[in-house]
Amino acid sequence: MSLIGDFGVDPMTPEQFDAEAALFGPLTDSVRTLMEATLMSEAEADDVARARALVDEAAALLNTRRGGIALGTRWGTDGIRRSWGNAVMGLRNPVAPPLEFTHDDDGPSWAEAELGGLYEGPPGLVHGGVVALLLDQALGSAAFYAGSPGMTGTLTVRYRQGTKLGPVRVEAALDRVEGVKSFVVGTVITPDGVCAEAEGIFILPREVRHLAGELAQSFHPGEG
Ligand SMILES: CCCCCCCCCCCCCCCC(=O)SCCNC(=O)CCNC(=O)[C@H](O)C(C)(C)COP(=O)(O)OP(=O)(O)OC[C@H]1O[C@@H](n2cnc3c(N)ncnc32)[C@H](O)[C@@H]1OP(=O)(O)O
Repeated sequence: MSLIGDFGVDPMTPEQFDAEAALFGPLTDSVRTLMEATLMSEAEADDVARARALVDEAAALLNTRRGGIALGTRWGTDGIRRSWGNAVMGLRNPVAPPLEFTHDDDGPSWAEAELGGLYEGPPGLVHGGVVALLLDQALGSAAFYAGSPGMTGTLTVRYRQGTKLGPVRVEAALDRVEGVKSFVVGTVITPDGVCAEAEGIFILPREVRHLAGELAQSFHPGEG
């Protein structure tokens, strides 16, 4: 059985993905800019009302044709998995900072992002849940890169100091594999030093364990 078949949709060609990325990637960037502007605007009331009408019009346009409730993971004819809805790195998800991971054989997987006010928790600091979100993805991605992908079973985060809004680096590496469990460690670092440390246990659910090899081969940096 193929994972592609399991999803019940035809795989897309790389050309189709490229065309979609060219169309929707810039839209995602624009919406991200809009979200930031919505948060920080001090515009006059009339301008805010006009902006709202324009946003409503844009949403109505985009909703003239749409899919279900989420984008999901889609498969390419090249065997690569695209997770463009992913909340941390999804190409079509404006909520994603977005993070793009680099995977080196001789070091941890890492990504850098500029986290602005959209991710605030305590004043001037990144929300603790967002810190955990980034770590979850970084650790999961490192497990995937190491060839032992899985869902997060347990994620333990130790917050050592507040993570200031601004430049943030996330790193993760596979520590060890015990049976079906991958133990992964990671950190969130800012110019102030290490702000949070995490250990995660990633487990491929029993029902898809026989597809582990195929799933591992579907990995591509930057695709989630
Ligand atoms: C086709 C789709 C698949 C795609 C898969 C790859 C996705 C690739 C994404 C890339 C990067 C994503 C990064 C974000 C990742 C998320 O956000 S995932 C979303 C959050 N996590 C979830 O929703 C997981 C929900 N829980 C589950 O699905 C299942 O309970 C689990 C955790 C996968 C366990 O699966 P299971 O088949 O019930 O495992 P089971 O055979 O009972 O136990 C196996 C072993 O694990 C241990 N174990 C079970 N549960 C836990 C636990 N929670 N903690 C620690 N150990 C546990 C057992 O004790 C056992 O240990 P041993 O006896 O072997 O020593």
